[in-house]
Amino acid sequence: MSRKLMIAGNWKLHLTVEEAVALANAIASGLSRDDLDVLLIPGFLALEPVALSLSTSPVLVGGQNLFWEDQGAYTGEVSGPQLKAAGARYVLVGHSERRQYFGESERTCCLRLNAALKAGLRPILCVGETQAEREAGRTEGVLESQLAGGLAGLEAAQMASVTVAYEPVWAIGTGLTATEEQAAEAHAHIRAWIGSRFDKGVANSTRILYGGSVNPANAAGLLNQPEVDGALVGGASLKAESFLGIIQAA
Ligand SMILES: O=C(CO)COP(=O)(O)O
Repeated sequence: MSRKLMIAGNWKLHLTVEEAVALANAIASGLSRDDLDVLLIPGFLALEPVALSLSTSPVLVGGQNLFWEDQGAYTGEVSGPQLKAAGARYVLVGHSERRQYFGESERTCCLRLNAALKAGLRPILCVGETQAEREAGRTEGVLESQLAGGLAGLEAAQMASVTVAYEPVWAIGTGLTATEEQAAEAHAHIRAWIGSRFDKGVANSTRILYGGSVNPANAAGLLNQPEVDGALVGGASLKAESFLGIIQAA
């Protein structure tokens, strides 16, 4: 089954609203392909202005995180329905920076993923091992427990709305990209796990993105791997030229 490529830009904690709208417009106007999905993931404040500025463009918008309750006395949180109403179609869940700095656990990833589905958002579940876990030969075990935790209780039909992103922690923001072989191997393992947890059809139709120091020079090699269905880009998504370069290379 053919899976549509996705190139996503995670802007993390960067850009003012004005800068974010300008970058989104530059990306939308430079985009010359319609055979893949392009997703921009700005900070919360910029999400609605970016979505409004892209309303006549095929470029999609997503959130970086969400809380699992729809509303209530939860100061400082943002909910799925709020993101949906602001124009988001996708939302990241369990990015390694949230696991590392904000105490995200497999249980909270699962709560957030379910909240996203309930709100009609497409969650992108991020998984990936640290350098120490890779060196200890624990990569596959870590991926399996992050997948099992984040997808706990999910039914096969719900997986149609879920994207997985493999982001080795040691490759994020370090300039150290996984080799094409390392990416292919991890993606194949993730797909096989999804096949045994759900079924082969679900595994074959689930989009699995690679993230970690993707740039215009290494994108083609990574995206050429049959198991790699797109890229989740951090640093190189903050400039229209480099993000468009990755899209061109895909
Ligand atoms: O974390 C990432 C995307 O979510 C990857 O970031 P970099 O592309 O800056 O390594």
